[in-house]
Amino acid sequence: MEQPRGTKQKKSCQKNVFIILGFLFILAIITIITVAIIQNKPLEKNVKYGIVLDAGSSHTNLYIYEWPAEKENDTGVVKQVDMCKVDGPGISSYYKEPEKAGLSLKKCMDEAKGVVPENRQRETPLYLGATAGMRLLSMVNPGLSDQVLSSVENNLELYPFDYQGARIITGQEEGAYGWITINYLLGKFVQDESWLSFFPGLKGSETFGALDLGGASTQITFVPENDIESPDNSLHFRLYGRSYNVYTHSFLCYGKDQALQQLFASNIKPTDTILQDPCFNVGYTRNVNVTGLYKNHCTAAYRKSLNVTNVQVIGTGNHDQCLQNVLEIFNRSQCTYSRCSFNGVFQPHLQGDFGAFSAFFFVMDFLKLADIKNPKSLEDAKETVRKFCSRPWQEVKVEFPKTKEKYLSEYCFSGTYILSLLEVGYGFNSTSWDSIRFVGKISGSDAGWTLGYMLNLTNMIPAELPPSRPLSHEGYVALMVVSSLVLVAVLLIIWLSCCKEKCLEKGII
Ligand SMILES: O=P(O)(O)OP(=O)(O)OP(=O)(O)OC[C@H]1O[C@@H](n2cnc3c(O)ncnc32)[C@H](O)[C@@H]1O
Ligand SMILES: [Ca+2]
Repeated sequence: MEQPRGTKQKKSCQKNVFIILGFLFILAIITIITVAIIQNKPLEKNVKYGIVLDAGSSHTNLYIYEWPAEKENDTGVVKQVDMCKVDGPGISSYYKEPEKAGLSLKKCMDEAKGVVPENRQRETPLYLGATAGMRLLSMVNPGLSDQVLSSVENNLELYPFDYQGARIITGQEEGAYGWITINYLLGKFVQDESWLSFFPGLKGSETFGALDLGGASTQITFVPENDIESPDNSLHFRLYGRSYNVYTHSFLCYGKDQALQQLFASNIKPTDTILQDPCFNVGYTRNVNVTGLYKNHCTAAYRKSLNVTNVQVIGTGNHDQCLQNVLEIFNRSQCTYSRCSFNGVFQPHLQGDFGAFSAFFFVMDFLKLADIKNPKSLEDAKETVRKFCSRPWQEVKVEFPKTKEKYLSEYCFSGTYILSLLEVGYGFNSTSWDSIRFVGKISGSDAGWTLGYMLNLTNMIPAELPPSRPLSHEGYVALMVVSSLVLVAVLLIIWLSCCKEKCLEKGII
């Protein structure tokens, strides 16, 4: 029996509704499943690595850094993941057997192979930067310094990393990269400071100055308020959209080992086999080979003809006399600029806060003067050093049995030298002393020039602020899903209301 026309139409309309509803339902399910699969797919960790060897005058350290590849140009994303101390002395000490300089790096380079995943090793840049020890060697004997660098190069090329070269960095670079490192780690470079332009008197958060004390040289770097009178001390950076005029100076021969060599060289008498030294604790003795001492570039000014080859240094533990001796190596009598630090070197007025690292930190930390939560005044610091100098060597040795004898025996000298360098050399006083923070690590990374060096050579610090994306990846996905669902719902509602009207018109419902 034939069905009435209205019933037929009603059935076909219902069928269409079901087909379209079913289609939309399947589409929605497919969309949700696809998004869920994409979203929950385990993300491949795209991490990049970089290796820098810091070939210092006293020893070499290897640093491994890592960062997420997609955030390469963001600030504060590079982290130190490993540090390896190379056994033995700095590479410049191998000048008599240059081939051993390269071999000395083996243990740490093997360690690096274990830290950087195999599939990342080929793309991991590897740099070696040598500092003041090699600077001194290249001044005295450039041939030997080239041999040492070749030996290092031959060994580094054996590894599966992307070797980028071994070179002696300048004192200016050392200061600049140390400054970049600490300000990068302190997050000083990226701030949206556009609102500050509405308040001309207000300044953005200022950068920290950097104070680095090595074995053979020391660097001071900061952004001064006034002009930099000497071009040699002036650097200009444009980082993340801001310009920086930076003052820097590296004093070769004023690292703590070379400063001590200067003292020995100046105080040893041509005929005496004994040197009574106030910068060592009473009861401490050490032999110094004076023939080697005067071959050094840093002691050239004190060269004298000697009748002895060895001198025995005997500690007298007298802080005041030690201080007097130390002050003699800072020449403050001549200056051709409006102001100088010492040795005729221009230095603008100190400005802002400073991070003091390397031996500044090692020594002040040992003397318990580096605790940021319990800062000590300059007067307290002087008193602490004075007390340490007056202690007998035997007593000190018993109290610190695990501390390396070389370091322990030199804390009286080192403390006195550091306070003199900061106060008399650079001009810190009781007030500005409070602006110095003695730091070893910042957010897990060592303070030093290596991180800044790598950031610069891998172009990881852009001159201008990278254009920021309006939405994060997660936000983008969420927005797409919600919009799709809304679109489906709207289409459904429109279609249903259309259908309802037509069906009503035709008397189907
Ligand atoms: O920058 P250059 O001048 O090339 O030297 P370096 O890189 O080898 O110098 P470091 O900062 O590693 O060390 C600076 C000095 O501090 C000494 N030193 C290292 N660790 C120390 C510690 O725990 N206590 C005292 N002194 C330490 C080291 O022997 C150096 O004389
Ligand atoms: Ca150093």
